[in-house]
Parts: sequence; structure tokens; C-alpha cells
Amino acid sequence: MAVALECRNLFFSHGNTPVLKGISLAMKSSTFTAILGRNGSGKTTLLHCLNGIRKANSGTVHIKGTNIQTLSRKQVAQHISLVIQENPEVFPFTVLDVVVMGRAPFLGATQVPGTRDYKLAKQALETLDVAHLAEVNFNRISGGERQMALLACALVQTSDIMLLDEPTNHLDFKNQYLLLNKIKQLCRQSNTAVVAAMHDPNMAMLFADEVILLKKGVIFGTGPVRKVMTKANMDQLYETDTTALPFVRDGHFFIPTDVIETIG
Ligand SMILES: Nc1ncnc2c1ncn2[C@@H]1O[C@H](COP(=O)(O)OP(=O)(O)OP(=O)(O)O)[C@@H](O)[C@H]1O
Repeated sequence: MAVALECRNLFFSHGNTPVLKGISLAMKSSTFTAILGRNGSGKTTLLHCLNGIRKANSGTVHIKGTNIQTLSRKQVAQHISLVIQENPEVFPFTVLDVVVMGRAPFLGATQVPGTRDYKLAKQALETLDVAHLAEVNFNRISGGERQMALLACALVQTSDIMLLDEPTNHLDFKNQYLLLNKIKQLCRQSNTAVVAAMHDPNMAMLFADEVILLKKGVIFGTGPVRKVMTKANMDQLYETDTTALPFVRDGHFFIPTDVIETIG
């Protein structure tokens, strides 16, 4: 599979605090890559550096072989869609109007979205089972509904690379599975490289192809989920003893062992 997004030796500090300490990665097209790591390990910062909205102190990011520094923000947005963790109440628009904003990277400076753009926006809402929200005010929908709308916005961007920061945040049980399944299908059908920061290793085991284990700004494991998500690696990543139960397709379902003992 072709490399869609690559970074080499990325270093990033918030003030004097080093957050990313020499990250080198290659993320492939048609591949769902999950980034796992404890709170504060640097997942969001990494996604922001990969998208170029945060500039690394040193190191490089290449989109399909082109250095991100040589691209305008609009050119980057034609390749990468980013769904951030927070979804603030800032849009006094309908959900459909928010979703169609995902077409902005493909419109001229004074061009307004056209029939095709609105058609794509409606299709994206249908794909995520939230077409009924199209005419509702974005500020009057729930956190989970907002998350689905912003994911629809990323879908209409039809980018080669999708960066998702905790995409299942706020989503109910059914929608978590629906969304991750759609993302997996998208990878397969449209050659998209998906890179998602995730908190649930079991969801990553179910849906992701590859995994990046990030601990305190350093990568200590990367590769196919079933190869890398071993009990030993999960213990080390989450700094707890885990129990690994047999799970689908020769995978494992991880639970902190002390929790099993307590509730047992
Ligand atoms: N704007 C900021 N200013 C200063 N430090 C920050 C800022 N944003 C994040 N940090 C620090 O950088 C580190 C990495 O944060 P980051 O948000 O990338 O982690 P994360 O793995 O995404 O965490 P979480 O899983 O909790 O969302 C943390 O120690 C955090 O406190």
C-alpha cells in the first residue's frame, strides 16, 4: 500500500515542555491506523503537527511525497481533513450548511457552494444516518449529533487523508460501531488513509488495520494491530496489568486485571 502521509523525526514542545520526541511514521492509503496512548501522551499534538496547524520545532511532514511546508493551507485541506476533539457551539447555521463547509477547499475565494456540493453534503449525512438533522440549527443538537455532523463535514471534503481525534467522543453505543464501520469501509472503498486517536484499544482491535503506540511523546510500537497489540505492549502502554481475552479474528479484548478482580 502506498504511503499517504509520512513524518520524520518530529519534535514539538509546548513552551519548555517537550511533547513529541522524535516521531517518525509512515501512514498508508486504504489503511485505518489507530493511535493509542494514555491521556497527555501527545496524540492530539501529533495529529495537529501532521496536519500542519501546529508547526513542529524540527522534523518534516510529507503528504504523498510533498513537504507540507511547501503547500498553502488550502492545498493541505484538499489532501487532509481533520476532525478535532472539541466541537464548540460556534456555528449559527443549519447542520447542512455546516457540512457543506467541508467543500470550501475546492471552491474559489468568492465562490459559494453549488448544487453538487449540497448533494455531497446530504449524501454524507445519509451515510452517517443523520439526514434528519439537515435543517436543524447546529447549536441546538447534542454533542454526539454534532460529532456526526463534523464527521460528515470531513466526508464531503473527499480528502485522501483523514485525521480524527477521538472520533467516537460523545457517540452512543450504536453510533460508535456505525461510525467506525463506515470509516473502515471508506478506507477500503476510496483509498483513504485514516489516522484516528482512540481511547478504546478494543475498538481499535475491531476496526483498525494498523496501530501506533504513543507513550510520553515516544513511539514504542507500530504495525498491524494483531502483531503489536499484545498483552505485554498494552501493559506497558497503559501502565497496568491487563487481562487479554480471546476476541474476534484471533485478536484480544483487553481489560485491566485489577478491575476484573474487584468486580469478579
Ligand atoms: N495548549 C497547550 N499548552 C501547553 N501544554 C499543552 C497544550 N496542549 C496540550 N498540552 C500538553 O501537551 C501534552 C500532550 O497533550 P495532547 O493533548 O497532545 O495529549 P493527548 O494524548 O491527546 O491527550 P488526551 O488523551 O487526554 O486527549 C500534555 O501534557 C498536555 O498537558
